[in-house]
Order: sequence, then C-alpha cells, then structure tokens
Amino acid sequence: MKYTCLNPIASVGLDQFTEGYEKTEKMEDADAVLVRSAAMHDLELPDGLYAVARAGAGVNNIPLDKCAEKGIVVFNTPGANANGVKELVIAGMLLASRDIIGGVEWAKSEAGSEDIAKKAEKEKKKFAGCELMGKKLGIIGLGAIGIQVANVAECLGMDVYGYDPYISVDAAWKLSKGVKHIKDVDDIYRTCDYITIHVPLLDSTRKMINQDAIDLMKENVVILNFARDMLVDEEAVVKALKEGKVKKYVCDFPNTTTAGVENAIIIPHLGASTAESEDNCAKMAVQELMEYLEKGNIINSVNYPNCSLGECTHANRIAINHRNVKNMLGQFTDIFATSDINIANMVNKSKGDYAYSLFDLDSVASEEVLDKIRAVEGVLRVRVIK
Ligand SMILES: NC(=O)C1=CN([C@@H]2O[C@H](COP(=O)(O)OP(=O)(O)OC[C@H]3O[C@@H](n4cnc5c(N)ncnc54)[C@H](O)[C@@H]3O)[C@@H](O)[C@H]2O)C=CC1
Ligand SMILES: O=C(O)C(=O)COP(=O)(O)O
Repeated sequence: MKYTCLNPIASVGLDQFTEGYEKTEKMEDADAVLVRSAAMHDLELPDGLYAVARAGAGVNNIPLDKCAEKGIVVFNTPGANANGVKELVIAGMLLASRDIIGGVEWAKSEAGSEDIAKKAEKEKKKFAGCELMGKKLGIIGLGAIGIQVANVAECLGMDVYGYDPYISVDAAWKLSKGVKHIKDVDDIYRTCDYITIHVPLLDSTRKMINQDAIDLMKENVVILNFARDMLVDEEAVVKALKEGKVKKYVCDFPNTTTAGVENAIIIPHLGASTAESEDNCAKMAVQELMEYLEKGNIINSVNYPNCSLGECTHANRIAINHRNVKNMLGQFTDIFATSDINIANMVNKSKGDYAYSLFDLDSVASEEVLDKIRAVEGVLRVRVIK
C-alpha cells in the first residue's frame, strides 16, 4: 500500500505504518492521502485512491462529494487538536482584553534605554485593560473545541452562554452545567461581551456572523474566530472595528481584508500548530487509514457512514461503497445466494446520499461474482479486503 502526504504529517503518526506501507511523492500512485489544510478541490483524484485522512477537524479543503462519488472515504480526527485550539482561544481573549501586544512592542522599542523600568511605570497605563472574570462569553458551536472553551472559561469566572442546535449527546454530557443553554443565536449577539465561533464551514454557516448579527451586538464586543474566516462577513467586521463598535476581532486566518487593520489581531492559523495536536492528529489519521485499508472498517468518516465488522475471521470480506438508495442490500444478497455463497456476517450503514456494506463470506467470491456486484446500479466501488 502506498500513501502520500500533501502536508507535513507528524512522524509519530507515520511511524505507525507497518511494513506493507510505503510513502510516495506521487499522488497518482497513492492508495491513501494524508492532508492538513492543503486545498484538494482542484486536484485530480486518481482511480486507485481509496481514502483521504485529514489530520485535523475542518474538511472544507476536501471535495467530499467528489470523493464519495469515486468511492473514496474521507476521514478527519475529531477532537485531536481541540485542546491546542482551546488554549489559543483563551490567549486570544487575553490579547483582546489587555494591550499585551502593544506593551511588548513598547518594551522592544525601548531596548537599550537605561531608564526603561522607570519609563514603564509611566507608560503602562496606555496598555491597561480589563479582566475576563465576570464577563459574558457566547460560544457558537459546542463541539470538541466549543465545549473545552466553555468549560475553561467558566473556571476563569466567565459567565458562559452556549448555542448549538445540533449538539451531540456526548458533547452535552461533557459540558459544564453552569453553561447557559441559548436557543436563539441572537441572544448570544445581544448579551455577550466576547463571542467565539466554533462551527464547521458549510453552506449553512458561511458568513453566519454578518452585519445583522453585528447590529445586535453590544458596543465594545470582542469577536473571536478560530474556526474559518469565511464564517464571518469580515468586511462588516472591519467597518465595525473602524466605527469602534467592535473592540477587537481576533482571527486565526489571515487574509487581505483583515491583516494590518487596527484592532484586528490576526494569527497565522496556529490553532492546531502544537507538537501535541500535530502528534494526536497524525496518530489518529494513520490508525483510521490502516483500519480502513486493512479491514474495511470506517471510523470517523465525514462522507461515508461509520461502519465496522471488527476482524474478519471468515474466508472472504467484501466492502461495497454505494449510493443510499432502495434495495441495494437485496440485490447484493441475491447475487451471493445465487452464486451459492453463504453470508457469515454483514453490516450496512448509510450517511446522507452514500452507504457502505461489508460482507464476511464463508467462501471466496469469484471475479465473476464481484463483477455482478459492480454492475448493480448505484455501486461506486467494490473492494476485496481479505
Ligand atoms: N484554528 C485551527 O487551527 C482549527 C480550526 N478548527 C475549525 O473549528 C471547527 C470546529 O472544530 P471542532 O469543535 O473540532 O468540530 P466539531 O465537529 O467537534 O464541532 C462543531 C460543532 O458545531 C456545531 N454546529 C454546526 N452547525 C452549527 C450552527 N449553524 N450553529 C451552531 N452550531 C453549529 C455542531 O453541532 C458541532 O457541535 C472546525 O470545523 C474547523 O473549521 C478546528 C481545529 C483547528
Ligand atoms: O483542524 C483544523 O480544522 C484546522 O484548521 C487545523 O489546520 P492545520 O492542520 O493546522 O492546517
């Protein structure tokens, strides 16, 4: 099996690949791709590619449907970099609250000045700020990152408001009881001193924080965006920064709209750039790929359902990527039955427009049988796992 890396991937992850795996620089030779933020939308997807693993959370750089259509399963690594982002969000709140950056620059500019200590006591009032304790923090999106930000902000004495209409049961269990459950996002905009967004970039979330949202916000609000720049109408934010309505805009995604704007604190996408997050993501991504390539089991896919049959202890395992339409299973089982093959174990799962079936068989399906399955309308890929 060959894999290629479209971004540098931590070696502790790649070291998990066992003997049968080999790294290639050529995407066209790869069975699997590992990627972080590299844009894949315009890349040609080779016919031999089985899987893409995003060592990270956001998958807006990957053509999910195009991959699904070719039977390519795309994985991400949920939560593996959440702590790294959480810590930077807290740093962002602190940077927005006190002029730490201005103060550090001042001290640098006074390097070599004999009376720097005396001057500092005189100048420091310029860089004074406020504390986080007692302030209202609104969190939009209570997933892996949003929850961690909520819980730590509560420990810092903030009054935390959370909004996520799609919160998972697991996430809700992890959320501190003190976090106020907000059902209408406008209440976050109206109430909070700090607003942080932690949702995926989707058509439904693009420019979610827009002029209308800013109009509802309090004077001097701080907006933090460590999710994706396109979630925010940044032209509206820059206008609000200039008018003084928004105190600071802290964003982890530099672009020409915000870089250099006064009171915009722009960070070069450092949220997940810690040794720990990079290692966690790489390890999880490689494990997901090996599980899929070797056993056909899908864990943490974003374009196919999660689906697992454990280890194959039978003669043959067949994996079928297919459309989520009626009677696919009926047609597959029919083909096995008429070919005199007993199904020892099977599972079929769906997610949106796509589905996946795994069959463990008591005898080996011939090429002829596999071709019959390939010919079923709606089948996108058939793979012999064992
Ligand atoms: N700055 C960085 O380096 C990093 C940025 N990210 C970004 O942060 C995003 C979130 O990451 P995670 O928390 O790990 O993902 P996650 O999938 O665990 O959480 C996302 C949450 O957003 C919620 N959500 C979806 N649509 C929503 C809506 N319209 N309103 C409110 N909530 C909504 C979901 O229900 C889910 O709970 C990623 O999609 C990625 O774009 C993630 C990791 C690193
Ligand atoms: O995981 C994410 O969504 C991120 O934004 C992190 O991106 P990176 O892996 O640092 O290029």
